[in-house]
Amino acid sequence: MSSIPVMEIFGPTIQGEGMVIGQKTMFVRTAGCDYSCVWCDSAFTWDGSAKEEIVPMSAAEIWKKLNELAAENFSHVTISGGNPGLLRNLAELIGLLKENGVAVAIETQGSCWQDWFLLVDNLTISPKPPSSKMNTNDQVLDNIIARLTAENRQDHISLKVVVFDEDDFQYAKSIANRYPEVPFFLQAGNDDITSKDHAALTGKLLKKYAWLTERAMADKQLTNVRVLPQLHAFVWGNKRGV
Ligand SMILES: C[S@@+](CC[C@H](N)C(=O)[O-])C[C@H]1O[C@@H](n2cnc3c(N)ncnc32)[C@H](O)[C@@H]1O
Ligand SMILES: Nc1nc2[nH]cc(C(=O)O)c2c(=O)[nH]1
Ligand code: SF4
Ligand SMILES: [Mg+2]
Repeated sequence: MSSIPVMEIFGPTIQGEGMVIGQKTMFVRTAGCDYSCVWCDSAFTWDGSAKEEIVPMSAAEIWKKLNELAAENFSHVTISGGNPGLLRNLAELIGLLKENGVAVAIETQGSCWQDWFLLVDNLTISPKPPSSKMNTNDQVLDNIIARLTAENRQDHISLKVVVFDEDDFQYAKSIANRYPEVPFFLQAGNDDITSKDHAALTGKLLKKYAWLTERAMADKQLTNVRVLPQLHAFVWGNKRGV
């Protein structure tokens, strides 16, 4: 039985982002990422600062932990990271959750393909804009979207681009144009990921969200778009495990 590097398991909480925003969900956060986005709000999953908290767990152990935390109080689990898309062995966990009537969401940046993407109820692919300092491999992303659409997964996937500035907005538009068949979300960036001043942070996030909303509304080439903030950041600020 192969193990999964788990950074944290928490919930129930609301899904604060993207295609199922507001959904009551549990989170399983895996450790390790192939990127190092400068503004990553979960850098502890890959920068070594919490490496002693990483626990290798089997699918059965994760299921047990979820039930210890929230027995009979969840029907949706979000697997995020780090990049869970790096893990070849997630099919067993996804199968176990689905056998138990639990829907499964994944958050990944779209830097690598896994066959188990086809089993996921809500697959969010979040390619990274210039402000992250990461480069998207267009061929890899094309291949991921092509395989998912070929298997008729359109209703189970979305693209979500975080935007901090005008360059990011132009990048986001290029993604929307490249994959017009995939539901498309813009997400306002949080540029103060260490602040503990909730009121100040909320003010900043609202301003960013207002800018992004107005920018998107003014753009006639971008009509089929949904613009969202990180809802959990408004409720709980930069707190971990919520
Ligand atoms: C922490 S990542 C983990 C999953 C995967 N590595 C990815 O990036 O999609 C989850 C989501 O948070 C977003 N995110 C990370 N830092 C952010 C920030 N400072 N502001 C807004 N969104 C952020 C990412 O773009 C991604 O959509
Ligand atoms: N509530 C809540 N919603 C989220 N949506 C995506 C998250 C993530 O870190 O992937 C996240 C998170 O960490 N918390
Ligand atoms: S890809 Fe996701 S987890 Fe990895 S560094 Fe970027 S935002 Fe963080
Ligand atoms: Mg998060």
